[in-house]
Amino acid sequence: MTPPKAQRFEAARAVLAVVALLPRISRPRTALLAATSVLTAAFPLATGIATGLLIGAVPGAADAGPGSPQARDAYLLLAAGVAALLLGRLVDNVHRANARNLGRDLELLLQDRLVAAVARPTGIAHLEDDDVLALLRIARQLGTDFIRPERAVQGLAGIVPEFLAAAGAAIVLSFFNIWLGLAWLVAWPAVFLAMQAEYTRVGKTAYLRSTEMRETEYVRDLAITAGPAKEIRVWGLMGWLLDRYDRTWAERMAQSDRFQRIRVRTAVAVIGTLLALTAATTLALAQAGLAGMVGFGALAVYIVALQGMFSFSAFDDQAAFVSFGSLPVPKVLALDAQLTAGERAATAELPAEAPVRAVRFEGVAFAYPGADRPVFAGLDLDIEAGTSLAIVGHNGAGKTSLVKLLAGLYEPTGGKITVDGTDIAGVDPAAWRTRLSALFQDFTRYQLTVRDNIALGAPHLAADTDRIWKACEPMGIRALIESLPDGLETLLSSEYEGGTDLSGGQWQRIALARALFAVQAGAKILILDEPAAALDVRAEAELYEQFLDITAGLTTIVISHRFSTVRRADRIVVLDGGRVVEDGSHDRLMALGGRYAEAFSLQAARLAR
Ligand SMILES: Nc1ncnc2c1ncn2[C@@H]1O[C@H](COP(=O)(O)OP(=O)(O)OP(=O)(O)O)[C@@H](O)[C@H]1O
Repeated sequence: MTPPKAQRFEAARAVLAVVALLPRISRPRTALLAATSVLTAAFPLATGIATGLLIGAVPGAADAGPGSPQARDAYLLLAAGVAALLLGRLVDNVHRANARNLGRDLELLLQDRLVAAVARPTGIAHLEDDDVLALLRIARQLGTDFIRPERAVQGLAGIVPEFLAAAGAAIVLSFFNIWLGLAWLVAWPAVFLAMQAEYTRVGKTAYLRSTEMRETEYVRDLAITAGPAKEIRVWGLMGWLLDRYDRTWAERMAQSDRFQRIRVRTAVAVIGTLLALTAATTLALAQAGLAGMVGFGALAVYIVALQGMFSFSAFDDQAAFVSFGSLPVPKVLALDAQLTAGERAATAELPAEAPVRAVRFEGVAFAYPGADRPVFAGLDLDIEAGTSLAIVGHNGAGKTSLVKLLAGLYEPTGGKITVDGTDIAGVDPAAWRTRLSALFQDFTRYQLTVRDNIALGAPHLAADTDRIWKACEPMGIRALIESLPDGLETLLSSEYEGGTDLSGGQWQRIALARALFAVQAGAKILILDEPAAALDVRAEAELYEQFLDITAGLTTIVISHRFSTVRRADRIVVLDGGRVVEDGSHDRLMALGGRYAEAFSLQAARLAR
């Protein structure tokens, strides 16, 4: 467990991070909050002093009678006390409302920062990073009852004036006894820091142990989402899932509970200190009063000051949320900085028509982050522009990884990928991707309309219905779409009223139409990863006839385990162990009699049977 001192610094850094963000939201509102913090402390103190002095002045005024200077002074004190009381109430309301609004805007700012930070990297490696995912879980809960930086702002807005008021009261008391005043002045910050260290510890165990909770929530979500519902019911997994959810939840909560209590020794030290100081001050005041060493009025002021001391509460919800609500803030800011730092500025440009010569993998090495074995350790591959290339190889050979690298979703750990001689590492990824159209094995079934599902290949052309139909026709889905209740505007999800779902093959055709739509928008390289996996054999054959026409002149890369698809490509490469082991046309590879020929013959014989 982290030592208390480090926790204190962590909490202090977190609170400072919150304070530093406020002027970025609004300088005037932050300045107002600072001003009202002082005034919210000053007015009650002024009310207390005026009340004490009034108590002291009343006997003299009563003796001197109405109209006397003493009576006038007493009325003035009364007016000052009432004015301070009313102004205090007014300022307090403005102060609280301002703090609440600033707090809400802080949560909005943090949400925006997180989403922007996560969206900024052009690759996807960070979305498989445990630390980033743990933070994203916090981000999703920002603003819910659980994670409230807003309440840190409110807590600070409450605590600061209270502390100033208590410090003012301690200064007033120091006129009675300098040591007692000083003791109070030191005691409150000490109590506050001790309690904040406790709240920090509790806060960290409560919501910064995000990874474990992610697993638990994943099991819960399996039980309540539509995707896995079929398997879970068919295999009768519901009981198993719920048991596991209950068990892991209980384990995690028990773990948290152990740390989620304020430690007894802290509670004893805090309460003991405050009781001892209160007893000492009360006794000293009583003795001085009885001995006639302090006047009646002064005694009243000191007693009011002692009472005002307890307007500062270092151990309630408000105090707890100062650190509790601040803790995630530096983490969010650090993620923003961390993910931004990883980004490189573009140093090269590609002509609009690239590639016109070749895409080249030159000694490319790559390992997934955290993986102990590389997928590629020196891959060389030339892909001639304007030709079709098929990539085959056994499961896990690296086919999808190769196209993910080409799409810039991951960066090679060694070597380079060039387009007409330009290293794509230096090219703006967004600009590079406008040249690519890619359909991945696990393509996304967007719960959006048919039109959107196709137009997402080039969203700026979404309104161009003619082009959308043009992308649909080769896929043979025009009739299907026209038969849907709202045609192109039909929502493709049975989770919404009026929506509908499609078969696996129909979805694949929609996704292929999306890839073709991107080609129409100007993509020069078409990547298809298992494009026909969900199609029947005849549909696949028809599709490829169409495809060859449409994609003539494009640089096309197809990954497939179906050799009837593969054989149509201009060139075929066989990947194994992260290297190209066979390379050539279908006829050449068949003549070679190697792995390709063996696998092809096996599949052909099976189909023939
Ligand atoms: N996101 C990932 N994180 C870590 N390792 C991964 C990831 N994706 C793939 N791998 C690993 O990288 C290797 C290559 O995977 P890849 O998906 O490129 O294979 P593939 O040739 O496309 O296989 P398949 O034919 O089964 O689709 C495999 O060993 C796989 O376990």
